[in-house]
Amino acid sequence: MKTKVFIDGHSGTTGLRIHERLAARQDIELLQISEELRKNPDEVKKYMKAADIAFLCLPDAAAVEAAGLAEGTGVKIIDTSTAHRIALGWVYGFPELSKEQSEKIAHSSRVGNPGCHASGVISLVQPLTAAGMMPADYPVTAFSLTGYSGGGKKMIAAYEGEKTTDLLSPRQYGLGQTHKHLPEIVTICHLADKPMFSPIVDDYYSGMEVTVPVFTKLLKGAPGIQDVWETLAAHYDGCDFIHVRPLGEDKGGFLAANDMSGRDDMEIFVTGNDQRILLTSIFDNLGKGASGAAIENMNIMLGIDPKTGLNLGD
Ligand SMILES: NC(=O)C1=CN([C@@H]2O[C@H](COP(=O)(O)OP(=O)(O)OC[C@H]3O[C@@H](n4cnc5c(N)ncnc54)[C@H](OP(=O)(O)O)[C@@H]3O)[C@@H](O)[C@H]2O)C=CC1
Ligand SMILES: CC(=O)N[C@@H](CCC(=O)OP(=O)(O)O)C(=O)O
Repeated sequence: MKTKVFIDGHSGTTGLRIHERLAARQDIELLQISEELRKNPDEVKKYMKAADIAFLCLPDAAAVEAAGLAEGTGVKIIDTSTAHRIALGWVYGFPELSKEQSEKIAHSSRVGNPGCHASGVISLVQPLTAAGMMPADYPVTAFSLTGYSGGGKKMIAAYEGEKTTDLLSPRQYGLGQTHKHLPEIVTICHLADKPMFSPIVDDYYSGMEVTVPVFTKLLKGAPGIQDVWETLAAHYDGCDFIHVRPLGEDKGGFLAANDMSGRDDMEIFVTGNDQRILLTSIFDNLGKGASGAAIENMNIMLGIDPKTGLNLGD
């Protein structure tokens, strides 16, 4: 029997990518709500009841409302918004944190899909804090380049319409240090303090490059770059969606933020020297940063091979 899937917010950027990926699958039946009634609570509830699993691809407030409508229907939920990521009763949807996390996702009916920038920072920092190499009070800093699809339909329309000149240039934002991904980063990495975080949006559709600089003298035991690389490589050994590139690999000196655009996996680069290391993770904000991760979580929750239906490159 096919698994019935409802995508609440199917015509948004994240919803559309999930729809595209699942439409090609023989094991999935997509339940399609009508355009006119897609914001009608009674109609949404009907679809929640009919579905085995529902994706919420909505703004935060609408996601909270939709999760309320799902209560008591028996449907499993994956929320791609910020609303439930670290909420009580929800499991954080980053299975590569540990074997236990992947098992928690498999047995949960409520999964909060990670934020795109957060996925990058967490992929680099959590293995080091979990191994005891990076102390909880390490002053983490991160900068993150993103394509404009990260801002959803409104930002896509701005970049793809009659552009004002400021949109031709990379734009730094989150300047007040209150970006909405900071709480999940702190919680999941078990950090004592919020990182210093600089997101930068630029004039290309999709792709994300997140870099965390590391001073090795501030790590436990002052390890060298080889030790840091080995810790990350061991953490992700055998993972289908996160690949640690050979130590020092830098693609000829230029790491492009759109290198993984269209793909659902992530690559990690470790460059620098024994004193100062740059940890960089490259992926698609709509792939491992949103829709790809959501489908990875769905496959785990349904007991299907987690690689099914995703674009993992060659
Ligand atoms: N874009 C990205 O890279 C990422 C996005 N996310 C998160 O995913 C969620 C969706 O984002 P994204 O797809 O980018 O946003 P979009 O703005 O592209 O899409 C949101 C969609 O939700 C619809 N919508 C709004 N309110 C309701 C409602 N009450 N009922 C049904 N549909 C509704 C909108 O319709 P309408 O336009 O008609 O109002 C729109 O189609 C957000 O919470 C976002 O933060 C997470 C990770 C990455
Ligand atoms: C370019 C841009 O504006 N990007 C968004 C990130 C989108 C995202 O991942 O946000 P969620 O937490 O809702 O998942 C931002 O930085 O707020």
